Amino acid sequence: MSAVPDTIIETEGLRREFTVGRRRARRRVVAVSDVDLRIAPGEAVGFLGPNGAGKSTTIKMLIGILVPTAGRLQVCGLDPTRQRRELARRLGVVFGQRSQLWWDLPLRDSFELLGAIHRVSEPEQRTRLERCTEVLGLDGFLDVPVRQLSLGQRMRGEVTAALLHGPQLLVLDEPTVGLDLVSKERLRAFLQEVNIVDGVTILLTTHDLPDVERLCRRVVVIDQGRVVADDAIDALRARSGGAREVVVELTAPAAPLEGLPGVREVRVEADGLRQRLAFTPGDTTAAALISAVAARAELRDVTVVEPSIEDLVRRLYAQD
Ligand SMILES: Nc1ncnc2c1ncn2[C@@H]1O[C@H](COP(=O)(O)OP(=O)(O)OP(=O)(O)O)[C@@H](O)[C@H]1O
Repeated sequence: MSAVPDTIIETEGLRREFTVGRRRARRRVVAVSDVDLRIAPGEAVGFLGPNGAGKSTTIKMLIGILVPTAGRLQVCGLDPTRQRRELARRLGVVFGQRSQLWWDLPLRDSFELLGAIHRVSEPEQRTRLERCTEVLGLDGFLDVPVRQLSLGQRMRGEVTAALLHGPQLLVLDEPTVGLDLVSKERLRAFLQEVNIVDGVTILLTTHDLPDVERLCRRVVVIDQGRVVADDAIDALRARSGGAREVVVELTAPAAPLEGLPGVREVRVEADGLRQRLAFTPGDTTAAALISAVAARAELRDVTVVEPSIEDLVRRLYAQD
């Protein structure tokens, strides 16, 4: 394997514009603007944003299939536009609708072709394929032509194809789309192993935020082409208000439990039998809140809920 550089992804002032419309209606659209990113070897980073935010455009520049309008970038120590072929040896990509598999060939043959293209040694290829086959459960469909595979089967094939040559960086766009819950969990666990045990850097774009919670400690959020947040998930939670909720189930319906110290919002459900009390850690604690509720109503059950990163990201989009 080639030497691992200090920074796997480094961009400075990255920008991409497109020209849209015809003749007099022609105008420039700025898809990505001023993106500065530094991702170190071994990191797993979630790259999130609403539709049209500029995620795919950024990824296309990172993997060398789109030339930036301005800015500087290096991926795995290489210039993606000028050294695209060298980069392909260090990079694994699972990118939405684009397949790297041969539609009419059985999955196994696609893997063989990819191994030959990347000049992977036979034993290495065998070891990696065996591991993926076992962990991702490819056994039942290795000899089926790709066009006959379900989306979930194909995605597992795509992930295998992206890993066969032992990349330094794995770029994943919606890798768990079309998978049932069990396969999703299996793939997440596998990707986590690839990241932690093998040290492969992961850049993950997904609308499935549990993927991010499971795999990434850091999240970069992009909106309207600009990075609006780049931080550890925990820090983002704290920064965005970080409201936690104590959810109380009562033995009898009660009026909204307003006026408890430190509570920002009370939401009543099930006719007052369940109430959700949002608070900011620092203002009060879950324990103090539970005692205060217990003094006013009889409790049947209590849970403390962390904000999901879904809420968190939604709030970030709303802020900027
Ligand atoms: N080839 C293109 N020609 C013109 N405009 C484009 C082109 N590709 C992207 N855009 C525009 O650039 C902006 C960013 O698009 P991009 O596909 O990067 O967003 P995205 O974050 O990947 O969205 P999604 O989550 O929907 O895939 C959008 O306004 C889009 O319309």
